[in-house]
Amino acid sequence: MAGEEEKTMAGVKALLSWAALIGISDSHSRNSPLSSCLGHSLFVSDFPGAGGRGLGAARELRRGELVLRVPKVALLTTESVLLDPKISSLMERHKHLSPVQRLIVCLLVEVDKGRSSKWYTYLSQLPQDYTTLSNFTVTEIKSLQVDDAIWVAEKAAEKSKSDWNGSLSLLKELDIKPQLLKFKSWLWASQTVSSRTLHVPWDEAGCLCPVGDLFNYDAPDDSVLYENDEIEVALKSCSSKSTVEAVNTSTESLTDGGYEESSSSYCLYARRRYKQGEQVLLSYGTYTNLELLEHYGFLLPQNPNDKAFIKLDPDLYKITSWTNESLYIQPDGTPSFVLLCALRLWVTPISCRKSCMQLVISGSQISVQNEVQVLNWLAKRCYETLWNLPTTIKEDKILVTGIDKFQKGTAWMDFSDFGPVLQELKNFFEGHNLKFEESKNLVLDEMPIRVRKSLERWRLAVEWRLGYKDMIFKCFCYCKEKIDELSPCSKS
Ligand SMILES: C[S@@+](CC[C@H](N)C(=O)[O-])C[C@H]1O[C@@H](n2cnc3c(N)ncnc32)[C@H](O)[C@@H]1O
Repeated sequence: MAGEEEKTMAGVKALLSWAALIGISDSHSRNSPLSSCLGHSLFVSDFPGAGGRGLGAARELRRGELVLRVPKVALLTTESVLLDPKISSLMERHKHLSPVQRLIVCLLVEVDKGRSSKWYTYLSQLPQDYTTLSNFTVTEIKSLQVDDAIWVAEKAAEKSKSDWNGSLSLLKELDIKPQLLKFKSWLWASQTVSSRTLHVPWDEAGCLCPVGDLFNYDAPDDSVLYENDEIEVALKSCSSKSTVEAVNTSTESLTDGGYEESSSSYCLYARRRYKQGEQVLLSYGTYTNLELLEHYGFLLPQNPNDKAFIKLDPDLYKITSWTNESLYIQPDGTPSFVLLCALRLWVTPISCRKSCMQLVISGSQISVQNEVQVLNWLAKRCYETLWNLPTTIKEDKILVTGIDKFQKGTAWMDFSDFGPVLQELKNFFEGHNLKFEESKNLVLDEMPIRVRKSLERWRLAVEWRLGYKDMIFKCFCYCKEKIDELSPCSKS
């Protein structure tokens, strides 16, 4: 393991030296030492439990401060790979491919070049595998338990397969190594693109941004706008016009950077104040945990943007023009504004709905009776949802703790604790041709690598369903509490 760590560190060092040579810098002054592109504002480190390898603040950083600049020549984009006329002319014949398929093909072309690729050092530092939903096996997908989530995972897997099928003839014409024609290689490249690209204005597939893609994720949070950290100070201290513009833009849209024509580079800014040593995070966008799992292969334990969807009556979808995506339960268990409005209208007799519409849209309660009806219906639906799922919150918690123990290499485990989820655990090991009775003696390092990886994906599936159930249970409690408040006895 120590050898592996040393190898990783050496790889990072090589990446940072290469990055310095190509002009990537975390310093405002252009004459930074060439041995590394970092050190002035950022440093690379491991942040266990918060994304792993990431970037830390090398000094105190102010909100809005430019922390990294990546020149256009360093960006791996479809445009930059197509500077090669041979690849460009072949690609021309496959116009039907989507921008993302084209970028995936370009990435595979660069991998195929090996050391002769301009991005060889960068490509060597990319993760070797991913835990995004497309990588989940049928059994791992089933562990999500919730129909909607299973559907999303199956769709993601199908999409990867069909994108690969659609690109195969171009890949063959490009005459790349047979190994890179395989679906496994496609899946790796597509998940690299899914989890690491940054937005550029000229290509909807985005760009691979060396070093810029080492920032781990934090959910966008409105409160950073009101931090006691005057933007003006940052603005005054930023000399270049582009920096000032970017700070303004980031203030409005809550993005942390972007491609700037004025300096022909990708510029990344601190989205809040950071103390020295703290991990500097980037907001890739607003995602639910299922979306994070689908596109990035991880979950945020406290995700303010998470949503839980429950089955609603088909009539409810018809009575308003609100989209299905707006009808959800929030992380604290409260129904979304739109879900509450829709339910208030839905339980209202059809003949009265029109006259109540204005009241409903303004967010007001129609009547106590209507409100209690809504809350009763919602509580019942939450209860049924939880009841119909194969395992309970308590069982899932036991399972997550058990998987954690396996992952940490705990040699001994008391399986009597597992109760009903013991069967799921058994199925997991037997599905990997490991005798379950032996599993108590299995230490993670000794498990075949494919089992270790599957364990990681399975844990994510169980953790996701646990988060889902937690939101539904909180909603049930919220409804019961509100009903109590509204009932006549509680008022006396
Ligand atoms: C753009 S990369 C960030 C750098 C990455 N950690 C690396 O070592 O290359 C995005 C990936 O980092 C991981 N990641 C980012 N933010 C995370 C977070 N808050 N928690 C867990 N994993 C995270 C996920 O694997 C994600 O797909």
